[in-house]
Amino acid sequence: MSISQAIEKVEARYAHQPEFVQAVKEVALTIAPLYDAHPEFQKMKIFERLVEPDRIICFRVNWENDKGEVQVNRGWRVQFSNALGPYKGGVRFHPTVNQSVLKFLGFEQIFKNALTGLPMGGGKGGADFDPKGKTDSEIRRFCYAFMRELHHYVNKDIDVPAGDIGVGGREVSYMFAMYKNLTREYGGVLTGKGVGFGGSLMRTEATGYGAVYFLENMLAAQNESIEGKKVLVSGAGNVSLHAAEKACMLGATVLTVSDSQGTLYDANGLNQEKIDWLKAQKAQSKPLCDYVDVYGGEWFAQQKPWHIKGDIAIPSATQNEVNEDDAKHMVENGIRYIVEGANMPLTAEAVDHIRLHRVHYAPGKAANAGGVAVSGLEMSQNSVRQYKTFEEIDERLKRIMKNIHDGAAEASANYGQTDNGYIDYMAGANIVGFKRVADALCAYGILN
Ligand SMILES: NC(=O)C1=CN([C@@H]2O[C@H](COP(=O)(O)OP(=O)(O)OC[C@H]3O[C@@H](n4cnc5c(N)ncnc54)[C@H](OP(=O)(O)O)[C@@H]3O)[C@@H](O)[C@H]2O)C=CC1
Ligand SMILES: O=C(O)CCC(=O)C(=O)O
Repeated sequence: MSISQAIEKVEARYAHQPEFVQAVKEVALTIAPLYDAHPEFQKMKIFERLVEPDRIICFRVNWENDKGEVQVNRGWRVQFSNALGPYKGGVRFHPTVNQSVLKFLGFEQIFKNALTGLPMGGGKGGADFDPKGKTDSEIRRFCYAFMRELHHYVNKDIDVPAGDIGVGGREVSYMFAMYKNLTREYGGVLTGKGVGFGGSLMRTEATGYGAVYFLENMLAAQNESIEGKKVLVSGAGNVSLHAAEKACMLGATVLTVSDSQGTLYDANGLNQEKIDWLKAQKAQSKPLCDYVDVYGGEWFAQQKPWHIKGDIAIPSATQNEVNEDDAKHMVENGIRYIVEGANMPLTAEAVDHIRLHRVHYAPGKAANAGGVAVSGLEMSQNSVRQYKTFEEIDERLKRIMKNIHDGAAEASANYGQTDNGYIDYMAGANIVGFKRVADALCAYGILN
């Protein structure tokens, strides 16, 4: 079956899972030249195999709120592919979580993890639980209940979850405590644990910092530097605030952050004090717009950052947050680099538009791979029970992001996708990630 026939099959079978179909099509359309050059992939039906997860575990989560009322949520773990290592990927708690969203995230994670060069397969999990407005005791009871079910299916050598939207250090600690309690195993079953009980230094910063390291490599490839560039960031969570932090450290002017309520614009740019204030504000679930009373700037209620002029955009909130109109605004406003901190933040139409206008574009599976890469380093530190310094991890992260950049650029050139200095990172990253997984699957025969 050719790639185009395989896409048609996925579209027909999963028409009710639009995010998953979108992610599959993006990979499929860019790996066609690789597939044509490797008839063994077609013979072994590698693509058709990779679009079906190894398994999807779905379970009920019963928990009690502070009033003693029984609550019922749905949880999932999508174990997509363990061709390259234990299933690995985050857990998302958000009311919009469903199978389509988790399948798209798990599918992306296979190739992202392959790009890191570390031994990790791809998976993703989550629940349709809304952490907003919940007390700490409610969050704790939910995390315990979630892991009470999930612990049957995860283990340091089988499947290693971590955080994602709505799941940070606090939630990982509660889940780890329940896992440890039920299994009596103290190991690396989750990453993003607290430093001091198995966590790696720099895991918290890694995704945002890694995205900016990737950006530095993109700029260097065009003989440019980040210093003095105007940067628009969306989101105000783990990825966004650390991307903003690293960009500021390297001399960029970060003009915006945002959340589901609107966009904060500071024409003077953020600095470390302002970022620390934002981190504290978000940690207490307080509104972003309070910033204006403390530091000035403007609050655009219910608006995204993309109407503002800048050089670089780092969308770091959620999937499909940048639609075609937003992409048009970005191009009109002078954005020349887009680095995806979030997973699939651009719609397919937005991607087409910015590529048409030759905006340098780093897809999430390459640009935000720093988080899972440091998770991989956490797994190896847990295995040898020895911990590295912040500087050692930072150095390793920089090297991994450079390798991902250079590998994607090389594949883009080798498969004829580079033209007059414009590097097709989307095609390059998909080709490198897919080939690593496909080679392993061919070697295994028809298992997996
Ligand atoms: N954490 C990690 O290490 C990694 C995360 N990612 C990806 O990065 C993105 C952000 O994750 P992370 O920072 O961890 O999550 P957080 O929960 O820490 O932050 C998410 C941020 O995005 C905003 N947001 C979420 N949904 C929407 C929406 N529908 N519209 C507008 N804003 C929204 C949130 O606003 P509000 O608070 O108002 O909801 C919040 O500011 C996700 O796509 C995730 O998959 C990718 C690689 C690794
Ligand atoms: O660190 C991990 O395992 C999870 C990271 C993640 O969920 C992602 O890369 O999207």
